[in-house]
Amino acid sequence: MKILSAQQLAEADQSTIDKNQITSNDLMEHIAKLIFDRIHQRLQGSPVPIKIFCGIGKNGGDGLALSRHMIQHGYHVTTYVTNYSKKRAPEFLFHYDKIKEVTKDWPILLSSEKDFPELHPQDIIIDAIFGTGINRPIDGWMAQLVHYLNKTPAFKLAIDMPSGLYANNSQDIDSPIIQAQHTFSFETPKLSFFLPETGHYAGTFEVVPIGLDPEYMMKAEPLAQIISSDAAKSMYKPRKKFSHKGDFGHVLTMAGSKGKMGAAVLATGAAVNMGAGKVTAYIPEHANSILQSSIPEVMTISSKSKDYITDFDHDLKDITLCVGPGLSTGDDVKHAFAKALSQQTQPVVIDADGLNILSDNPEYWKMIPNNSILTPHDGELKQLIGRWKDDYDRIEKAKNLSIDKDVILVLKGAHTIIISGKNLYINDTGNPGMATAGSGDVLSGMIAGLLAQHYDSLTAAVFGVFIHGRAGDIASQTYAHEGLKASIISNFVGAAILDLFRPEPQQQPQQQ
Ligand SMILES: NC(=O)C1=CN([C@@H]2O[C@H](COP(=O)(O)OP(=O)(O)OC[C@H]3O[C@@H](n4cnc5c(N)ncnc54)[C@H](O)[C@@H]3O)[C@@H](O)[C@H]2O)[C@@H](O)CC1
Ligand SMILES: Nc1ncnc2c1ncn2[C@@H]1O[C@H](COP(=O)(O)OP(=O)(O)O)[C@@H](O)[C@H]1O
Ligand SMILES: [K+]
Repeated sequence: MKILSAQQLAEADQSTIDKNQITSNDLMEHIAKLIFDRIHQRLQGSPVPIKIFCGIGKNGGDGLALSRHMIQHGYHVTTYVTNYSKKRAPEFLFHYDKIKEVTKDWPILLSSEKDFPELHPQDIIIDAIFGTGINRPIDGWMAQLVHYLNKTPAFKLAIDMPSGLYANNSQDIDSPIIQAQHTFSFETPKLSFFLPETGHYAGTFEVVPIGLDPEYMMKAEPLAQIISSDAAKSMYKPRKKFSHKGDFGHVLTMAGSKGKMGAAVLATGAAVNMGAGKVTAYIPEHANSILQSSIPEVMTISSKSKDYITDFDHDLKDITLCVGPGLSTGDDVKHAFAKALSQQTQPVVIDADGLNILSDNPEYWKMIPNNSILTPHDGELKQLIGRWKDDYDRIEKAKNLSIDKDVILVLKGAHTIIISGKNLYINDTGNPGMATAGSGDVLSGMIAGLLAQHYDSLTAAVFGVFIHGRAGDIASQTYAHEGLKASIISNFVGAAILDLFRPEPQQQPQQQ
């Protein structure tokens, strides 16, 4: 699914209006009905007090049209208008008048702090103050209103966006922003919903398809793409009946050091679980029995040194290298790392200490084959690209590195972002149970397993990240977030692949 900018969404609105020969008011009416249906399906006519706060732009218009539908269906609605300027949108005015069709009460105008209504924990608050049109921080008494609404424990539902949040631009995150529990986002989610500094404001979010012009949507150059289950499914390569292990490649993991052999076991095991035809672990000499007894499917070769990998003298022809987990960063280790890299011509996966070595030794960049995949968490990323001002700066800097070095970057986090040049792919699988030691090692082994099976680099990164998260999601249904651990995520890779082919659950019919 594409993520478009606020400006593109406004263009898509206009194009929809023009092509369908409808008015902006008609489109708003259509959207309000869609939103109403979703709320009605959940509330089923419950007499809960509903307080709708409307701005004076189009987002406020959405709020007024929604309010009318809710009143018409017997909900206990109070409508407030934040009367902060005289510049009212025509759509706002249209729906403001129309509310009189269903009630004798005009909406209550709020013009200062003294007008703020009393709120109760059991209220449902609907935020239709600002949407994608926000272009500066909320200030004055409106800022107080946002703080006032945020203070109440009442459930807050945002229409299109939590008010105060920018869709896709840098902003001062200390400025007032509604903290919603849930957001109905029109047509596509906004980029800010996926970024660590701002994502929490939207709460859980739900994309409401509003029927924007399909031609515009198809042609639009996205800011980013969310990796959908359908997209992941289309990436999957089914196996041919007469295939043999030689068809599925050979991964060499170069990982581990004294006290950190778990990282090698996890990355190596994940390459096996992801389906590599053969996997060899290149490890310190003393770790042989650890690997062999942990993963019988794996072959090993040992470094000359007991506790670290300090040399490299192997033919890497037709082998996919996954280097870094638990490797450590000593001088000898770093020379072995450079030697392994210098022999590589096909893309490699570099993680953890491999990235730390690379940051400290920028001269090694020239040894990295094009389209290699680097999987930094934020600590490692900071060393690679320097400090960033905010999430947008982080993405820009990472894009520049990806373009400059011709590598694919996997920026790990709650929503991992895969960066290939100027293209962004955002992952929506995974859960906080995956914030556990070693889950990144599993990811790097999985991606190497896919590369070995002839997935191209971008697909290996995108599909690997998606399946890793989905494996964590399925596993967490048995183990809970707390009980999830890296080896379990790895063991659920197969379940995650099967899940791609599970039929979608049937939609519940909507109540009217
Ligand atoms: N045809 C339509 O009418 C449609 C309406 N939609 C709704 O329209 C919204 C966008 O509407 P608008 O562009 O009118 O913008 P908003 O309703 O988000 O904001 C209203 C106006 O407030 C002003 N403003 C911005 N920041 C401010 C601040 N900090 N303090 C005070 N004033 C500020 C701006 O001039 C802005 O145009 C979307 O989020 C969505 O809810 C569309 O999504 C769908 C189609
Ligand atoms: N809150 C979260 N939600 C979803 N996925 C997460 C979350 N926290 C971490 N992850 C995932 O877990 C993995 C952690 O990797 P990393 O930080 O390298 O761990 P380690 O170094 O211990 O292996 C990444 O793939 C990341 O995307
Ligand atoms: K809003």
